[in-house]
Formats: sequence, structure tokens, C-alpha cells
Amino acid sequence: MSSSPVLYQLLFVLNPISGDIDKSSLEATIKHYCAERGRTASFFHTTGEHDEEKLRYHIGQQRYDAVFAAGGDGTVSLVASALATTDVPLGILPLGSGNGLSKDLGIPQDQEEALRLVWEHQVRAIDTLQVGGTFCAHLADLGFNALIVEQFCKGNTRGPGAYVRIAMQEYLGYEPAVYRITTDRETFVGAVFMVTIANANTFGSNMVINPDSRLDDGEFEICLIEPFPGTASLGILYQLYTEDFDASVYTRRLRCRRATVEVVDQTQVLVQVDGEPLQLPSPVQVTMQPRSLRVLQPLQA
Ligand SMILES: Nc1ncnc2c1ncn2[C@@H]1O[C@H](COP(=O)(O)OP(=O)(O)OP(=O)(O)O)[C@@H](O)[C@H]1O
Repeated sequence: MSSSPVLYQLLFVLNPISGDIDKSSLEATIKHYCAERGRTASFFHTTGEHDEEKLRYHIGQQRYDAVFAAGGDGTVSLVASALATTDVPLGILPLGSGNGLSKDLGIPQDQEEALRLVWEHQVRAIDTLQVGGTFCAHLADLGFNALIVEQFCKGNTRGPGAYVRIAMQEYLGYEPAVYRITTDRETFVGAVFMVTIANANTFGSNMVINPDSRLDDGEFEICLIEPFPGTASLGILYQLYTEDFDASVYTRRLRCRRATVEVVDQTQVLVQVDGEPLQLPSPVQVTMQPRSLRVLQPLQA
């Protein structure tokens, strides 16, 4: 079920570095856009240091009708985590390298068009995850992609080009680990190239890792790409871009409500959660909080 309340007091959480995008005129554009429509825009600038703590404090002091994340997936996750379990909806102005959740919600990638959410929207409640105790609104993974995200974050170039360059460099020498994955329905044991814990469907790169799955169905998927010969790589890539994940013999999905992901013989594992690389103790517990986050979506989405 969805509704369209009028939102007057709006907070925009701006990440100055996301996506290598110049945001010098953004604040003035947002202020002007909101003022023209009788809305009030306030701003919170991230610093990269204790942002979630500071944001929670700020929104605890002031009543907002919606809080917009103006940044990439990391900024969206930060704001979503602060808003989850409250009744304040999350809006997104996609200003990162990938912008995964905004794409899954059908939010326009153009700045001006995304701003229309301020006055034309529907509110939808979506599920969220906890991955090893860390909030996750979109996708988390272990294995190859987590390694690429970690390298990407260490580098000083952002944007999709840097991501592809790192992936090509790391692919040849990559050794898949062995995982034991136990869900409320089944157990899988084996070597896996990449384990994606998916509440949503699509990576910011537009690769569809988890087709035909809803953000509010009370379930999530563990999407596995098992080790594959080099000759199969282009085929798997093609399936990821054509929403045909299940077509390969090297892919499978485990649908569940809770799961434990263990890297056999390791006590710690690299996990990327909503685009941020983390070292977490293994096994990693994954739980779901059904319909715990209210989000703004375009009316036609
Ligand atoms: N003022 C700042 N200076 C430096 N780093 C910052 C600042 N504000 C936030 N950050 C860092 O930015 C990162 C989040 O960036 P975000 O994910 O929003 O953009 P992105 O990585 O460019 O895009 P995407 O995740 O869509 O690929 C976090 O690691 C956060 O600590």
C-alpha cells in the first residue's frame, strides 16, 4: 500500500565527494526549487567522520517530513539506517558512481527530474537487512565484488571507469573461497566466486543480480556465482545485463528469510555492504526487518 503525503520540511544530506560530481551549485538549486513550491530545505553535509551518529542526533532534534540522501549508495545507506523504523521517509537524489537503490526504485538519474520527488511521489515501505550487525538497504556481497569495491574505495579515482579497470586487473589471479551457507530452508556448501546477499535487484552498474524480486516481499535472496571457466565469463556477464541470472549452470539463488554465511576455515571475511567494504567476523548472520524503511518513489514507478 502507498500514500502521497505533502512534505513541507525537508532535510538534504549532501555528500560533497560522491561520484566525482561537482555539487557547487546544488544547494542553491535545491533551495530555489523547494522555495518555489512552498517547501523548506535544510542541509546536512557529510564529512566522512561519524556521519551516522551526527545525523541521528540532528534528526532527533528537528522534525522533518522527509530526509533526502544526495550522494551515492553509501550516503543512501547512511540516511536509510538513521531513518529505518521511524515514520520519516527517505528520498534519493542520485549523485554517486552507481546509485543502485535509486535505480531499483525507478528514481530518475537526472538531478532536476529526481527533485520532482519533493512534491510528486508515493511512499512505499520496503524491507531492510542486517548483515553481520550492519544495516543494509540494497545489496551486500562476499567474494570477488567485495574485493573490487575495497580496492575502488582505497583508490582516489571514483566513477564507473575506475571500477571496471580494477575488476579486470583482479579477475585473473582471483581464488574463490569455500562457503557454508545455511538458510531457514536449505544448506549450500562449496566454492563460490561471488556471494551476493540481495534485498534488491540491480547493482549500480546496471547488472541485474536478482531479477523478479521485490523490495517489500519479506524475503531476500542469496545469489551465487560459482567458479566458472574463462570461456563462460562473457555469457555470465551477458545474463547479468539481460535479467537472466538463473540461465547459467554456474549461478543459483537461495530465497530465504534469514541466513548464516560462513567462509570455511576463516574467522574474518571481507564484506561490502551497500558499497562500503568491511571486515566482519565469520560466520555472518543475515536477518531481515520487513517493511522497516519508508521510501519516496515516483508516482509512475
Ligand atoms: N566530506 C567528505 N569527505 C570525504 N569522504 C566523505 C565525505 N563525506 C562522505 N564521505 C565518504 O563517502 C563515502 C560514501 O560515498 P557514496 O557511496 O555516497 O558515493 P560513491 O561511492 O561515489 O557512489 P556509489 O556508492 O553510488 O558508487 C563514504 O565512505 C563516506 O565516508
